[in-house]
Amino acid sequence: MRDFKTFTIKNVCKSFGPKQALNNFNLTLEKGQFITFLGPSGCGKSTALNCIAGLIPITSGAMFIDDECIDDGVHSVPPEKREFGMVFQNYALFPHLTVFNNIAFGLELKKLDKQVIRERVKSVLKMVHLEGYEEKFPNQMSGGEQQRVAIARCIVMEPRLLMLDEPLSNLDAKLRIDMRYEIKSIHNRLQISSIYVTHDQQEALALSDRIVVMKSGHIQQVGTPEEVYSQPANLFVADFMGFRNIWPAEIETITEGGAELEVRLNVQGVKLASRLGPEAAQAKRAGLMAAFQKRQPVYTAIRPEDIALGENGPNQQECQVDVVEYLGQTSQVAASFTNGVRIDLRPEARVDQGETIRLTIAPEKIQVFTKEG
Ligand SMILES: Nc1ncnc2c1ncn2[C@@H]1O[C@H](COP(=O)(O)OP(=O)(O)OP(=O)(O)O)[C@@H](O)[C@H]1O
Repeated sequence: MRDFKTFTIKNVCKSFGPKQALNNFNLTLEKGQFITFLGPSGCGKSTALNCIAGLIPITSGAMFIDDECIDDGVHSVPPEKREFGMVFQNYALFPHLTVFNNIAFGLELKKLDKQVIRERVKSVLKMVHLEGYEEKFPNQMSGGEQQRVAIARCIVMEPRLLMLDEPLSNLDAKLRIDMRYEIKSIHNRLQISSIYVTHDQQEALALSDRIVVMKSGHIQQVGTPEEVYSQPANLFVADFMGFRNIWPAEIETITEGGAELEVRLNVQGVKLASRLGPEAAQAKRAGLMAAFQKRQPVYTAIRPEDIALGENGPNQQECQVDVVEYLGQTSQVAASFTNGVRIDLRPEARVDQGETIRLTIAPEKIQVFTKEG
């Protein structure tokens, strides 16, 4: 296998007629990294993956393996010469071939020695925990087992980049978690580079070294799971990563406190204080100052689990409980402030519909965004 140090995507655009499916896509993947493309349906994840695989031509931009250009929209290295492997959502196994023959297929095309093929198939079957399944046919296996065969068929070719397009979507919730673990451990054991496509934020957080969040063909943020989870770049990413309580607000004051920023907000009469840590303050200072001076609305974003019940603490508020959904350890609660604004919270203590509760929110848990980010 020809190895590489970096795979670089520079300003790649892809249009289908008038539809711009990818817009100035830029990314660098270092060997061994696990990168996830995350976003809602139609945001361009599969298009990005198919462009990387060489399965669809790019409209403009270029892609490089180290210094070698593999695609600039005019000259394109064909898919089979890129030595990338792809695992699809629907497994795409040959139904009339046994597990052994499905996995051996690519090696036979390469005319490898029969004994070598037998050994390599045996070794990948062990890796995906399917020893003894050689003679079964796909229709004699569960969805999870078929997906393991699809992964084995891909990695037996020793691809230098492993690409997985929503590989767990057809599996039930428990199996998805088991297979998620399998995929990450195969990635680690083979020290391979992987690109994974999903619309499931939990999957992205659990698997990735870096997450690329996408919307309408545009990259919204590239960051580690921690960065994307706790410092979303804009409202879209915040919403996608589980922030709720997104309310338009007016800034009443902005105060510098060392490298931090304290922002006092008015949400239709409900007063809240937010504190931005040094990194967020640096990224947002100019935008928030401009919104403050021009009296433009900003937006809050607060995770339901970051709102606590209690009489003591910062940002004390009173609200009335409208709906309670029992979730076991916690409850999903929808409540309203006295001004009618809805708030979602997840208290561990029991609350009842119709009850008036007091809550408190730590200022550093209140994110503030302008429309742009
Ligand atoms: N062959 C095509 N012809 C025309 N439009 C296309 C084609 N393939 C994709 N698109 C459009 O490009 C956009 C991106 O599609 P893509 O399949 O990459 O999204 P996705 O994020 O992978 O979505 P999903 O999660 O639903 O698979 C969509 O608006 C889609 O309708």
